Amino acid sequence: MTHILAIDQGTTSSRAILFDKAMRISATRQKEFTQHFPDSGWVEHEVDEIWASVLETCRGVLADMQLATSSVAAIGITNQRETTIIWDRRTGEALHRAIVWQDRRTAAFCDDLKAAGHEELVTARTGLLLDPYFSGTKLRWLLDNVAGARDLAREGHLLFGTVDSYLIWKLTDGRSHVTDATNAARTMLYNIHDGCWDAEICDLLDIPMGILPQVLDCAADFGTTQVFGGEIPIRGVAGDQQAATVGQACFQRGMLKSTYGTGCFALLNTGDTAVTSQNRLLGTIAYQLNGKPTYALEGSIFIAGAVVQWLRDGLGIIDAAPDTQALADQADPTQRLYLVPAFTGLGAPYWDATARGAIYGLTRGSGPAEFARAALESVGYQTRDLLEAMAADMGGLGETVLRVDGGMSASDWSMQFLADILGAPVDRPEVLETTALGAAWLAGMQSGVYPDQDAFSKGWALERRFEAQMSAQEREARYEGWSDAIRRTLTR
Ligand SMILES: Nc1ncnc2c1ncn2[C@@H]1O[C@H](COP(=O)(O)OP(=O)(O)O)[C@@H](O)[C@H]1O
Ligand SMILES: O=P(O)(O)OC[C@H](O)CO
Repeated sequence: MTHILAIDQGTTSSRAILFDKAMRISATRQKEFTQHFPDSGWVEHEVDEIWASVLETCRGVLADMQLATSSVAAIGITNQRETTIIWDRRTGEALHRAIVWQDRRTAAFCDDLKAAGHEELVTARTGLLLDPYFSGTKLRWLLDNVAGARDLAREGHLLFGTVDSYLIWKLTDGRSHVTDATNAARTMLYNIHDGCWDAEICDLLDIPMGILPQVLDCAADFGTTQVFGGEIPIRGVAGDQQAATVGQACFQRGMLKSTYGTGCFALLNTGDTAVTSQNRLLGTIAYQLNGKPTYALEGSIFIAGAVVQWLRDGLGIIDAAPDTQALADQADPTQRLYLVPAFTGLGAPYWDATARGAIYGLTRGSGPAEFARAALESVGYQTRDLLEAMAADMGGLGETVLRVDGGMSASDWSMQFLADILGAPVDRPEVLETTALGAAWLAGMQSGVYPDQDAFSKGWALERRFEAQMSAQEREARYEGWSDAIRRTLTR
């Protein structure tokens, strides 16, 4: 038993990562899959394509290392969250494409529910806002719009799951219909205080509770797969942002991580307390071990690294993401451009779906360098918005250190600006694959091949700390300019 296999099923690609006994990466495979946009604001994935990409990447890493299944102690799964699948338990066939977390098709339904005064109940029970982002209203849409779905549910043949749940069903050949508490916490159907599906919310959304999976801890016995030849148990599951929180070893109350991929997701460990945000953050479960949930406050930003992709693909002013650094360095220091990347609306803490991107402060001398700098800075400013909201909810954050990961955390320029605008240290770990590491550790720890929580925390290794260098006066003046840009961009 020398390895742990982590499956990271993300929004645009699936990855399989093999970790060795010392928790080092020994092989990685990645496979992108098709994004379907059948209507404005709709995003879907072909479920078979997700499954095929997972199989292919897992088989690939096992072949790369010439590993027999008997050498793999366990599988850990981490996944894009909220994405919603229904399938027929007799065949394992999905009845519709997966409705992806980004999909806004249920916005009007959510507005109706809010107008009818239901948001308070939803937030009190689930920690979430009444928003199309989460699975609940997507599942309702599927039940109402897929021919025969409700009949199948009545007959006991229909099952619902987030991506983890569907993958486990397929991996175990229909023997396990389960999920973990972190994924359940993103459905808007799960009571995070009582640790159970919420009958009143299911009733409100007309969702038959018989189709919901059993909810387990993040480290548990999720079933055993035989699809790779011999048997491999599945022992760890967590939604990707929660897995990154685990991979960053943010196990103490007050610890904070932020993952910079396409978007940015910041999670603050709030310990035993499920904080109900007064500032439009999300209350959620960071992880659940031994039946005990540890809670988090989460801020979700839709556009982080994606703004760099826009510089490359939309404006064509860079060839590759790392080019932003040299370009931003050439920017005229006397110009103060603010780029609000509300390309698909604004996420936390504004939740303004109709806002669109804007740039302020243009002069005759503004060019690619100033755009690049404003784009990188926008990620820092948005993070500060989240931390301001977290501080307001928690009555201050104390001596905060932000642990960062994700593709964009490779940008020294962005991480330095982040430290400057937060006025707090930013720590980048040696292992940037924190999401997969988190899933692997959960599975490995549960199987007894990886160390316990304390030892794992001690093993967290810093690659570089970015210290704030900007004066407090400049920091606040710049942030005030950003807040003004936001005020002018909001539509409500
Ligand atoms: N050196 C860099 N400077 C700035 N942005 C970067 C850099 N490297 C990667 N990125 C950004 O990071 C994102 C990719 O990160 P990744 O964690 O792979 O995202 P995801 O998992 O959401 O696909 C891209 O949006 C890219 O623009
Ligand atoms: O797949 P990612 O990395 O874009 O993450 C998606 C999040 O889990 C959505 O909530």
